[in-house]
Amino acid sequence: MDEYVGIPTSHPQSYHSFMFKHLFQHVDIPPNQIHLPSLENYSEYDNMIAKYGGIELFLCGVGSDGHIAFNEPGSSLASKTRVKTLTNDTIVANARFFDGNIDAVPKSAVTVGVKTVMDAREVILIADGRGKAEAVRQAVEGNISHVWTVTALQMHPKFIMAVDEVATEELRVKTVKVSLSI
Ligand SMILES: N[C@@H]1[C@@H](O)[C@H](O)[C@@H](COP(=O)(O)O)O[C@@H]1O
Repeated sequence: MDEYVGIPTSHPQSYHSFMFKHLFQHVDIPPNQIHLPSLENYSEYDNMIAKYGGIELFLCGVGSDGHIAFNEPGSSLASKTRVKTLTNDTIVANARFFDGNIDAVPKSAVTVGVKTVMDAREVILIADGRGKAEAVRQAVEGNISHVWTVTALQMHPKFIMAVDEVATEELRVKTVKVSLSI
């Protein structure tokens, strides 16, 4: 869904490397059928998606500030694939992947747009940990806003969130757990 600008795709912390390490090397996929966004292809990326019949499933995470892919706060909800400048919060959060060195974290990234995500037939979002609790609250209970780009998914016809217990801690509306004994 996204890739840093300013580090080679072969860098161990690139999203290309992540996808190869955690998915592509484990499945039987011909290399010419892998299409990750990059500086070389981003202006054609949405056309390419349309040409191949659209995205079936986006499986994504969420930033603690509610960004999906690298659609940082303030990204247009109508956005398509493009280059985005990263926010300070994201750079600080991702420094953990660069030995804690904030200066080593790329300052911009190629990312699919919010509209690119919304156009997928299905979206599954995974949020775990206390650090995602406010983003989960905004995703479920917040007003739809470009400030929390995850809120756009409230309008998606087939959107599932998978969260752990602590990531739900900021939800205002709680359901009561009941156990039935017959
Ligand atoms: N660009 C990525 C996002 O696509 C991802 O959703 C987010 C959260 O990742 P994690 O679930 O590992 O915290 O991190 C980065 O900012």
